[in-house]
Amino acid sequence: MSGIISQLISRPAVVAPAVLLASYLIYHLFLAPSKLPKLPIIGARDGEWFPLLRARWRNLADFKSAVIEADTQYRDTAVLLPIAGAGDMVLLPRSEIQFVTDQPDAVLNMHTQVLDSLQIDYTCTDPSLVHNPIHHKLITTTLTNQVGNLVPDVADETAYSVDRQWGRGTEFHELCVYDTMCHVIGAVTNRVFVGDPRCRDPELLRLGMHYAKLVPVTAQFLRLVWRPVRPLVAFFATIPIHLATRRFERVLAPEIEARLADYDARQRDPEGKSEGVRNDFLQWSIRQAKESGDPYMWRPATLAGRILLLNFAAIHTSSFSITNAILDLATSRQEYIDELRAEIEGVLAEFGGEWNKRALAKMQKLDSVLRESARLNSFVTIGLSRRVVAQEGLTTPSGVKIPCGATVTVPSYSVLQDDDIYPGASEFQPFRFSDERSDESVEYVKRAAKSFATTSKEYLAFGHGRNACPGRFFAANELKLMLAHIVVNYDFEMQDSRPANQWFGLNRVPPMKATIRVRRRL
Ligand code: HEM
Repeated sequence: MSGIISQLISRPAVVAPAVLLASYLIYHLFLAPSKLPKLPIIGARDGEWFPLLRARWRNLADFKSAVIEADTQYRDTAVLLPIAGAGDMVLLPRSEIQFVTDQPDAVLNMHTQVLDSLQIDYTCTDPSLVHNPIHHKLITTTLTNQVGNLVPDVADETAYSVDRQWGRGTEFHELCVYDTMCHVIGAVTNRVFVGDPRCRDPELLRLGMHYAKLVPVTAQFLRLVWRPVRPLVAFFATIPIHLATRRFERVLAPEIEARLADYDARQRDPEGKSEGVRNDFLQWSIRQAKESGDPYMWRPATLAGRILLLNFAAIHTSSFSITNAILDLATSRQEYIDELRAEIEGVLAEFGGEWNKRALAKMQKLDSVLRESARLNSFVTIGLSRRVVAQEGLTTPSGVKIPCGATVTVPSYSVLQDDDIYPGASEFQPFRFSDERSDESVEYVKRAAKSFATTSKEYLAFGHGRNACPGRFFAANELKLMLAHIVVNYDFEMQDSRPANQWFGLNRVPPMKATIRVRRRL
C-alpha cells in the first residue's frame, strides 16, 4: 500500500494538480482579501488564528450566543456576522431597520437572497416557478381580498380537522401539539389552496409537509458544500425533493385536469351556468395562467408546483405560530383562558353564532394572544436579509460601505425581546396588545397598528416593508379561527412551565415533541 502511495506522489501528473487544488483551497479559505468592510466579527475571539473561519462554525453551532453578543456588545454599530453556509453577513444596527426597508429592489434585493439561501436552482424541480413567482401576486391580491369570503371554509375545515386530531373525548388525554397542529394547518391551508375534498387527501398532506421539511434542510446542507462540486452533490442530495415533487404533481393532476377542462368548457360557453366554480387558490391560478396566454403556465406540473411552493411558505410558519400560542396559553394562567373564552363566546353570540370577518376583527384579545406569542417566539432571529445588488454597493447612514454581492440583515430577535420596547419582554403577556388597543387616549391609527398582521420596525415577525410576508393577512385569520375553536371547545390541563424553544441553525423553533393534556368541553 505504502509502495503505491510513494509511486503516486512521485508522479508530477498527480502532484501538480493536488498542489494546485490545495493552494486554491488555502488561498480562498484563509488568505483571500475580504471585500467586506472592517467591522467587529461576532463569534471571533481575541488573538486566535483564522478568526473568520472559526467564527463561522461557532456561530452556526450556537446562533443564540451570536445574536446576544451582537446585541449586548454592539447594539448601535454594524458588525460582521459570519455563519457557515450562509456567508459573512453584515448585521446592521436596529436604528437602520427603516433604512433597509426603504431601499429599492435595485439596491437591496430579497429575491436574490432567497434564491441563494434556499439554493433554488437545485432544490426546486422547476426553478422557473420561483424566478417568475406570479403566484405571489395572487397572494397579495386575490387571497388577501378573499380572506372574508373564505372564513366559512376555514372554520369548517378547522372544526373537522381539530376534532380529528384532538378527539372528542371528555377525559383529559395527552397529545403532541406540534404534530397534531401540523396536520391541522396542512388540511386547513390546503382547503384554501386546492379545496375540498383534496385537502383531506392524506398523501397530498404528507407530501406538502415532507417537501416543506426537505427543502430547508437540503439547502442548508448544499450551502456547506464547496461551490465547484455543488452541482454534482446536489444531483444526488435533491433526489428526495424531486421525487416528492413528482408524487405531489401526480396526486393533484386529476383535479387540475378536470378543472382545466371545466375552465375551457366555460370559456367556450360564456352564457352557461357559472355556479360550481371553485373559489380557491388553484382556481385563481388556472385563471391567471390562462390569462397569461402562455401554455407553460397551465401545465398541470406548473400549477401543482406552485401549490407545493405555497405549502412550503405556509405550513411550517403557521404550524410554529399556532404551536407556540397553544403552549404559551397552556403554561400561563387559567384566568387568561377564561377571559379569552369570554371574549370569543361574547362576540360570536353578537353575530348569531356565525363566524365571519367582522366577528374575527372584533376579537382583539384573540388577536393579541397570537401577536404576543409570535413576538415572544418568532422563528425569525435575524430578519430582512437582503442581497446588495447595486454595482456601486451600499453606504449605510452610519457610513459603512457594503460591496455588491454582500448580504445585510437586521437583529429581529433582539428587537422583539427588548424590554424598552416591550416591558417585561421575556414574559408572555397575552393581552399586551389588546390593552394597548383599548387605550382611548392613544390615536386610532396607532392603536390599530397593534393588530397581529401589522408590521413595523419594532415588530418583525412577518418581516417589514415592501417584502413583508404577503400571506400574513390570510395567516392571521386562519390562526385566529383555529385558536378560537380550540379555546371554546377544549380545556387544557394547565402546566407550570413551558418547554423551551430550540435553536435550529439560524431559526428558533417551538419544542416539537412537547405534549399537553386536553379534553373536549361538554
Ligand atoms: C404565521 C404564519 C407566517 C409567518 C410567521 C410568516 C413569516 C414570513 C416572513 C418572516 C417572511 C420574510 C419576509 C421578509 O424577509 O421581509 C415571509 C415571506 C413569505 N411568506 Fe410568509 N409567513 C407566514 C405565513 C404565510 C402564508 C400562509 C403564506 C402563503 C399563503 C406565506 C407566503 C409567503 C411568501 C410567498 C413569502 C416570500 C415573499 C417574497 O419572496 O417576496 N406566508 N413570511
